[in-house]
Amino acid sequence: MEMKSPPSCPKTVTVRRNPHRKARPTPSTNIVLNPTPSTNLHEISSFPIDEILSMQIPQNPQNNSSSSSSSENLKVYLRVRPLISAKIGDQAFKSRTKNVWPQNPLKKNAVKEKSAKSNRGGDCITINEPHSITLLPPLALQVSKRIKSEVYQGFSYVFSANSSQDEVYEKMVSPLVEDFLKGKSGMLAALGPSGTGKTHTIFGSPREPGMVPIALQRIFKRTTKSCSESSRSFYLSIFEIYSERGKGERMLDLLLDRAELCMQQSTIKGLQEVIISDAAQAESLIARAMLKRATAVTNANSQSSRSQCIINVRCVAKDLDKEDDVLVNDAVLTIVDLAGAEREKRTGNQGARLLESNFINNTSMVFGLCLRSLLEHQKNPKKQLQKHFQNSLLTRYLRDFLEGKKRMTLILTVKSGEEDFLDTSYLLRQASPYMKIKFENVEGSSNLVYNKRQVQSLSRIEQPKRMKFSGFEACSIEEGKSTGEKNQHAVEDGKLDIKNRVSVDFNPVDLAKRERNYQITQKFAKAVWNVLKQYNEKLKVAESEVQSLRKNLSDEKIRNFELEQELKDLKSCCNCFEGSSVEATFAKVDTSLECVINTEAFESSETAETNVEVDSLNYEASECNSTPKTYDSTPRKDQDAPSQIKADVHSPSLMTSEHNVISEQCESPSTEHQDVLNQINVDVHSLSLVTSDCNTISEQHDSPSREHQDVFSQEYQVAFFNLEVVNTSCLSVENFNDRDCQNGSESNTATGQCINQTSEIISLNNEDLNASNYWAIKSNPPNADTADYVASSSQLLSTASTDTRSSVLLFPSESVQAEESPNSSPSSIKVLSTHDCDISYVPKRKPNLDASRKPLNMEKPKRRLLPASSILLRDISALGVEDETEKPKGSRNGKKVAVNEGKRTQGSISLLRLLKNNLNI
Ligand SMILES: Nc1ncnc2c1ncn2[C@@H]1O[C@H](COP(=O)(O)OP(=O)(O)OP(=O)(O)O)[C@@H](O)[C@H]1O
Repeated sequence: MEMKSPPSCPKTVTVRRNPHRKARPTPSTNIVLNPTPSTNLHEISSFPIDEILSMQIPQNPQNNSSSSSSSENLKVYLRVRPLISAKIGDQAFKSRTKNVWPQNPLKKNAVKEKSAKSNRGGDCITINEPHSITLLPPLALQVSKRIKSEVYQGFSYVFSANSSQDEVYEKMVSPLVEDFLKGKSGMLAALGPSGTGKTHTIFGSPREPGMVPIALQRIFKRTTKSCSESSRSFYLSIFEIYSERGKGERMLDLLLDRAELCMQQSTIKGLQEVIISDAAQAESLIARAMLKRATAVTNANSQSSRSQCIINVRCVAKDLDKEDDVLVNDAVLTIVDLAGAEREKRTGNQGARLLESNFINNTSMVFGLCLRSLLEHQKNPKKQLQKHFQNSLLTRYLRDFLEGKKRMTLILTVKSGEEDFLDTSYLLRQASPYMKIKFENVEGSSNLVYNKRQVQSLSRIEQPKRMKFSGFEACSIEEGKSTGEKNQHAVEDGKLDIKNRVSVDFNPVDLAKRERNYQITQKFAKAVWNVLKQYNEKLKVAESEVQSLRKNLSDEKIRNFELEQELKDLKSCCNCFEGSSVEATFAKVDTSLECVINTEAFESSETAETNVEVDSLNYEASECNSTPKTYDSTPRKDQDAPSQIKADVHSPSLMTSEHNVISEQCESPSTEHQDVLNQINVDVHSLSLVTSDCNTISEQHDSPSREHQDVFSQEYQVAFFNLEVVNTSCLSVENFNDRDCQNGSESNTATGQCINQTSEIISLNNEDLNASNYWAIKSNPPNADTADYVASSSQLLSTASTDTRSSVLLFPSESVQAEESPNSSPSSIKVLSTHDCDISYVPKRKPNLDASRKPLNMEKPKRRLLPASSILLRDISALGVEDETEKPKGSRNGKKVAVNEGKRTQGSISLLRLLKNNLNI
């Protein structure tokens, strides 16, 4: 069988005032119950024995109540009013009925029955000893409400029903009066339900004088004996706090025909003080004042007090009391007869009397709260006094007493009848110093359990903690909000048992504050809840967005992966079909940039002979991997002073601008020269534009066209190399003009030849450039510049070579040089081979450049990518064969070049010489 581990013990233990009524298990049963498996011992927290032991349990007030009370400013006495015999009760009842207004016959009969029961010997108060009593609930309440017996302790003294007025005075008032005579102020206050003997105790009757007359007699008797009359003066003042019809508190001077008074900071303004010389005078004044006091006849009391009556006897010492050697100075003895709390059912009050009852009950409740606070404070000084005194004039006036600053003696008056049980219990819970509750039957005194102290109801009042009320308790609280009387009604009706009756004792002000705090807290919680709900919704939306974004991201990744795969496939296909052509392209570019231009040193400054030799192009595929950025002019072994020409092919703009500057420097060219130069400018400018376009296109082009872009990049580098040659040609033309124009007309021929060569070179260069431009146009929509360039280039391409395989090598030819005219610049260009270069990438057809205005509609041209240098050199050799101006385009061939090469060597040499000079700068 599987054993469940018992719940862990709480760290704090709440001691219930009324524990469960189930019979306590016997010790043996206790051991058997809740067997704890040894295996689960470690899961059970240790019993907080230390915490329990550390709790401060009040000591037994029986042992030290007298001594402790004597040292405090608050003393609490209890006096039990004697039960009235049946005979006396009947007479009393008859006498009361005359004064009670109006009487309900039903209530009248009920009172008769209750009086008869109480007179038959029902007694709820048992005096255990002089300082404690036991309050026994009626049998009906014990059965129906399960009310337990209550033990109240800590009284300074408990006066039994048989106690006399003198006894009460001697034990209770005499110390107060003695202190008064010694100059120490004090107060005596009677508190208790209506008809319990407060007024009787304070004022008494002619046969049984109360505390006031006795005190006055003692005061003046002692004064007369001890000192002269002139040494002390006593002043008497009497006033009452009354609420007419419950509208508001008023202070009335009972010595001045109920003159209205007002209070300013615990002092009453306008209060009449009458100096008293003896006890008789004082008693007379008091008697007349009592006649002015508001009283009424109720079912509970034939002469019920309806106001709080305060009597002040002030002692003024004229000089030092020599006999007692004490300083007597303005001591005040205050005696207060409070109006007793009353219940409607018992008083039968209606109308104005009922309103008076509300005022009386409220005042009694406030006073009881102040008293409760003071008692708690005396037991535990850490507890702060509650400011309940502000809620009534009475407590405001008695503030110093209720705060413990002055000495106060309190006499609680109770009746011992069974019908008075609830009233007595209510009063004692408010004002008794200590309280015990019996959990067993009345006789079982051995099972008394101490509660820490007092009435928990009042503790709850002073500690405004949230409480969870049941419906019935809530109703009781609502009743408590209205008046204290209604609370008592609830008690009277037996709707509350003793355990729960505490709930009716809440101060309405506290309850209102609690209710307000509860409302605020509830609304705040709702607001927080709404905000959390909104955030939750936003969070859900955000999560959905995140999920969608993640999904999109995954899709994009998949798509990207597919594209990469496709790209790889395309690359692999291109490598298969065009790999050799691409390699050839690189080889072409490489070799074109590695072409060597050897120049021979000038033998003389006037007629420098330049032999330009261009090594055969090296088309080895192994050299394609190197990226040529410079092309060196290595000296040949047969050259005396070769000069190296290095040019950066990656500075097209610089070269272009240089070319433009050079072109502008041609100041006086002939018309033909000027046309050619202009054309060169136009072409070069177009080339610049194309170059820039190519750069842009290269950046913007997608990956699938990168192959073409690479090829194009290589080609435009070649084109710029050709441009460099063009630039040098321009320089040659310029220098040639400057120099040869002075020598005569012969040089004009050479100049024209040179220009023709230059034009041809440019035409050939533009062929390559145009071919490269085609790729740019193919990759990017044409713009105006590109179209213009293509148009202009197409005109020049009329002389484009259609050779599919070409390779040229320029070198200085001594034999040709010897055939040159001495007047002309010796130069020769010899075509060594036109088919040395083997380019595997051979376009099938040449693109129709005239239709290049619509490049987008064109298919990818399958042109032959020829090294620009080879074309350049080939055409240069062609220029040497035949004059461009004399022979039609397209008539160039190898044979004609061989025939006419001697006529063009002079311009070529000048061109190269000027090129060298320009580069040396
Ligand atoms: N100890 C007592 N011995 C004999 N009679 C008493 C005693 N206490 C009170 N009585 C009588 O009980 C009746 C009511 O007493 P008393 O008027 O003093 O009550 P109370 O507490 O002042 O009532 P209330 O608050 O309504 O003024 C009086 O007639 C009084 O004589």
